Amino acid sequence: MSDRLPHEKGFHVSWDQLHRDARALAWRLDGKGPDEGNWRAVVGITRGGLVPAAIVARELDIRKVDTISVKSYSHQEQREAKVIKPTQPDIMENGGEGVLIVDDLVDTGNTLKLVRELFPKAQFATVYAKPKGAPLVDTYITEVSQDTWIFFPWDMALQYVQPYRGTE
Ligand SMILES: O=P(O)(O)OC[C@H]1O[C@H](OP(=O)(O)OP(=O)(O)O)[C@H](O)[C@@H]1O
Ligand SMILES: O=c1[nH]c(=O)c2nc[nH]c2[nH]1
Ligand SMILES: [Mg+2]
Repeated sequence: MSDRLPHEKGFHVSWDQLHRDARALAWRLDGKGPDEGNWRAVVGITRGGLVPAAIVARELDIRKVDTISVKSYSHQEQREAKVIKPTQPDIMENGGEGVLIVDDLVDTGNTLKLVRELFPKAQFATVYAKPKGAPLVDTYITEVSQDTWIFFPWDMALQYVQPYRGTE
């Protein structure tokens, strides 16, 4: 990893905020599936999509939940996106028609580009989006600028911060 972080800003998301935003995503998707408003399955893109996928599946009462494992970043360094583990074969039937694919965010769009090739007819949803990748998502909740790094609750810990006016 380089010692200079490539992102100017940080957007720090708490568990509570993520829960609210993932619920807002579910609310936006509610009733929009092709089978009387329903989807036949939810697929979370691991690892970041696991928590939002679980929340969306709970809210929309979707019991069939699968995963596809894609790795494209090592810390903040981007690598080539690779599928490490595919879904069950039946999820891929009919180009993924009726399947809702969920990730935590889209950044450059490389991950979704790869997954879209495998599931051309699925619906793609992320909680957060950056402008470069946003056109690859059908539904998202919050957009942040391209030079912002999103920090998720599973990557953070509570810690003491100095007051703005220090005591001497
Ligand atoms: O739009 P892109 O530029 O492809 O970036 C977005 C992807 O990068 C992160 O995953 P990562 O590969 O870091 O793996 P992880 O989910 O296991 O943390 C994030 O969870 C998205 O899946
Ligand atoms: O935790 C993360 N935050 C981000 O902003 C990001 N972009 C790609 N991959 C990412 N992972
Ligand atoms: Mg990911």
